[in-house]
Amino acid sequence: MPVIEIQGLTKTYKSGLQALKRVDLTIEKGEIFALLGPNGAGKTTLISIVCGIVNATTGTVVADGHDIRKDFRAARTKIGLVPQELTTDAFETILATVTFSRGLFGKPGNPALIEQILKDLSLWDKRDSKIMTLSGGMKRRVMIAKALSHEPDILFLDEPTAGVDVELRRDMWAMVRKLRERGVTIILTTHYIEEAEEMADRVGVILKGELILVEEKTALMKKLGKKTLTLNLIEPLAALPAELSDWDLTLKADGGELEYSFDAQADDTGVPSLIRALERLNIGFKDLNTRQSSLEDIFVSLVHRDGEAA
Ligand SMILES: Nc1ncnc2c1ncn2[C@@H]1O[C@H](COP(=O)(O)OP(=O)(O)OP(=O)(O)O)[C@@H](O)[C@H]1O
Repeated sequence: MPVIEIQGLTKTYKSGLQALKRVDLTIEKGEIFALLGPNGAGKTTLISIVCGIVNATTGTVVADGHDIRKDFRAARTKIGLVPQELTTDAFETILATVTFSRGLFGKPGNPALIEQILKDLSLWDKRDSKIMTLSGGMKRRVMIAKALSHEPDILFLDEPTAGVDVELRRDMWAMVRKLRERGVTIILTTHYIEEAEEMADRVGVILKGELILVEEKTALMKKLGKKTLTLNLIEPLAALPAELSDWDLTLKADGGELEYSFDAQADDTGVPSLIRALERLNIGFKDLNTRQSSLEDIFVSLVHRDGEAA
């Protein structure tokens, strides 16, 4: 059952910048959806429209059956938002702030629920601390507690783990899973492929205001499972030897580096045979490393493929 239906959404800011070109997206109830994209792709704009913080230029959004424009309050009550920016009242205590947040949505007080949320986020012991005395990671936990205080059915997390430590990241992922078990739909934005890989059922890739791809995570990871092997050669090569034409190789750094792009998911990655071939050809290397294709690489290849298809 769809819980969010976005149709023909566009956003042009007053500056003339077109942040969203035309977004159509349906989110199913209970799924974890990761929106991937580089800085400035339009992720925050999209989330802000759904949460009623930014007005769309054209298009409609229906959240849990409520049009976010015509029926804003009803729609917004269903939604929890953890924004990127840590904006919250510095002089209040954690407990007061989170309790107040619930009240904002017209929900009756529920101290037991607030206690549980604070405990889940390891904030209970600090409940009487003023927000301004907290570390960045703790403040982020408070933002999450606030977003959960009115028991939303849909939770938006905007870059939840940007700049947080390992412990908070782990807690956050555990919390997301727990919420999902309760039937909460979760939409998170991220730069990190690992995060999408760990959490998401489905992934959308947004690039320059366009949702260029929406896919089941497992299918996407297969496609994106590329790695790059870099070999630092002892002697630079002027050109690639014909004997190495079976591998997808590129010479970099004036012939001093050999790069091999391969499918990390394949049974035969071609790495061992390449090393053997180099040995046969007497091409020595001092060092080597492999890295996962970055999101940037992946976007480039996706856009490239898009261009070819068109
Ligand atoms: N209020 C605004 N007025 C004008 N332009 C804006 C405004 N807010 C965002 N933009 C621009 O819209 C584009 C999309 O921004 P947005 O914040 O949605 O991207 P993002 O994908 O969330 O990136 P990030 O991860 O950096 O937050 C950017 O070019 C940004 O500069």
